Amino acid sequence: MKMVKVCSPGTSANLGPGYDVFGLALYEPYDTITVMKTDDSNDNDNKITITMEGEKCEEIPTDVDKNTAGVVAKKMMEDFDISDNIHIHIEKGIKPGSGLGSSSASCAGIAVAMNELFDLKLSKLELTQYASLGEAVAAGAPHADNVAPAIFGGFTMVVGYEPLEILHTPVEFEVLVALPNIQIPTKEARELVPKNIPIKDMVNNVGKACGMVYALHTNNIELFGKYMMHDAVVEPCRAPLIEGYSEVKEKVKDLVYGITISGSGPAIISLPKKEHILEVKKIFKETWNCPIYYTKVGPGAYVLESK
Ligand SMILES: Nc1ncnc2c1ncn2[C@@H]1O[C@H](COP(=O)(O)OP(=O)(O)OP(=O)(O)O)[C@@H](O)[C@H]1O
Ligand SMILES: N[C@@H](CCO)C(=O)O
Repeated sequence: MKMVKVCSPGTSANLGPGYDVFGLALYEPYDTITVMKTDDSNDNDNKITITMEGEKCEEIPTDVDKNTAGVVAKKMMEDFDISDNIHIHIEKGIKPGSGLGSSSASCAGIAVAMNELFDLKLSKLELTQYASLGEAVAAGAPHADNVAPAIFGGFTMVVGYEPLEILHTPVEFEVLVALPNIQIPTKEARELVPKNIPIKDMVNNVGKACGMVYALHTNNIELFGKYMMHDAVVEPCRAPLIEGYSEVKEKVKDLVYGITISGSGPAIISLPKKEHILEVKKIFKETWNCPIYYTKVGPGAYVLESK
């Protein structure tokens, strides 16, 4: 096999009280990652070369050690003693710094592509481990709550980091995502999160997170959305970064099942009530005049083509 092309989904992490734990794979937006074996060793003798196109790709480094896909590919080649030269082409469909897992879509996509191209037979957990290494480059920490849903699809919970433990639930529901034209690098957003929190806030978040998992397993989207809106720890620190968010959350609280900041923002994810979708879209548009995705929970990264 010489070439593999992979579709890798955008993801929404945290989902309110699930900071660094909960994640959801979205049907769109997505990145497309193509990896091919190249015969000639390039002039700078790099075994890996990267090209990019699409959403703000000019802002993304193509240096192997600075691009999340390059970091993951390099580690996999070292671990499996792969001597081929490869070229990675990334079509960015997910805006970097969006809160929709742009960096992690590249991490997950390359891990799946390398697994296929070199027939490594890695499990989804092993692929998530490799993909999380790329997140360390983008966000300063190997948080796995975006790469886990980008690999597993559906709803995922990172229940342990040492060792990595992922629980996965296939879920199907619609989401309405607004993408305000603000850039919030995850690294900066993570610095706002308090290092110590009152025990009452921990009790609140654990309780609401448990309620969300119970709601998913009893197919109760209303309950899931209700608890999603009660994060006492992270959202209060980050809401001020997204002008208009607190006002919008108040305005739409009875028009959606739930609404919260997606990942480190600025994207906002909501669970729409069909009868109010147009009203909510109008409020998003009037507030942010930005792209809006009316989409649904989707699968993890998958192979589009291999030859
Ligand atoms: N292949 C890549 N795709 C996207 N971003 C990349 C990639 N490689 C490196 N980066 C860097 O990662 C940063 C984007 O990651 P960041 O985590 O800040 O945003 P995000 O992944 O879109 O949002 P979030 O993680 O909050 O969902 C940018 O600084 C970008 O330059
Ligand atoms: N849990 C991470 C997700 C980033 O998308 C954070 O909020 O920093």
